[in-house]
Amino acid sequence: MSTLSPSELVLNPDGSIYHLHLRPEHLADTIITVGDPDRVPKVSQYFDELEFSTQKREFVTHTGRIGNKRLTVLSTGIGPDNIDIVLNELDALANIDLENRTIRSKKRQLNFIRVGTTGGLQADHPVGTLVSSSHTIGMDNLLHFYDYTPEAEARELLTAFTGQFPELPVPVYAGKANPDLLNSVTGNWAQGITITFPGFYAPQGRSLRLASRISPELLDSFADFSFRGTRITNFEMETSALLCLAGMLGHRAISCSVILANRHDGTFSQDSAGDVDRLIRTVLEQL
Ligand SMILES: O=P(O)(O)O[C@H]1O[C@H](CO)[C@@H](O)[C@H]1O
Ligand SMILES: O=c1cc[nH]c(=O)[nH]1
Repeated sequence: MSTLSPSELVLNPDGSIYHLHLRPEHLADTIITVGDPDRVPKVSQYFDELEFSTQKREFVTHTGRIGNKRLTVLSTGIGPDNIDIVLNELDALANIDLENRTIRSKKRQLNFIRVGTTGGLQADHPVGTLVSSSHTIGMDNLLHFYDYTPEAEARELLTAFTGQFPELPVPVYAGKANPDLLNSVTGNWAQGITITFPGFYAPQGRSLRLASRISPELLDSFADFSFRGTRITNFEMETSALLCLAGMLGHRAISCSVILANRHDGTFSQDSAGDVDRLIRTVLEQL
């Protein structure tokens, strides 16, 4: 059986995984990912018991319980590059024997639930609306570095999207949320296609002093696109990488967001802390 070298599977002197500073026993089967490190205690304040906490760089982790349900909440920081680190390292904790540096034959399946903020695209989703991602279109580059084969429905979405938008500035990919987890956590929410970008400003069509190649007309056309009756609902920076990497690794993942910016009418939430708290409580009630 081949072993993973110290340069590929990087461990700290205490045996924890390199960036996240976690050991396998610190990880629950259900993991809530948040972008902002300060959001981790805003989730774990609702735990009945906090069992473990640690931090390295922007990766803050709290593991505890609500009733009998063991949960880990972990901050990823902003962007798909961090999701690459988080997904690979959490999967290593679950599915690699760190002492022998070998991949376990029996795999452990994790549930990932992103609890994040987002920009809404649709006029009928005002700021404060909770939205979950049924599908995702990746305009970040991450999955192009993997041998990623989308399942049939995501391939069809990609064909429809690239057919309607043949001149995008970057190659795109598509993916899907885990349908069972999506229904159990966000069954009655607004749902739609989330586009993930590798930046907040020009990639999402914002221009302060620098012009974006995503024009206001293109934003309007994104809002008008639909695939089998499902519209593009929101823009953010982690969902595509999370859903697609989790699926490739045999895990289940969904992305839950609260709309803070409405790109149709140019508004931003007057109470982002309250909106995020409502998102957190709504998700936790379903677990
Ligand atoms: O609120 P979080 O979870 O960080 O998510 C969104 O907010 C950040 C940008 O402000 C990006 O990470 C985006 O995906
Ligand atoms: O517009 C927004 C708001 C939050 N997060 C994003 O990535 N975009």
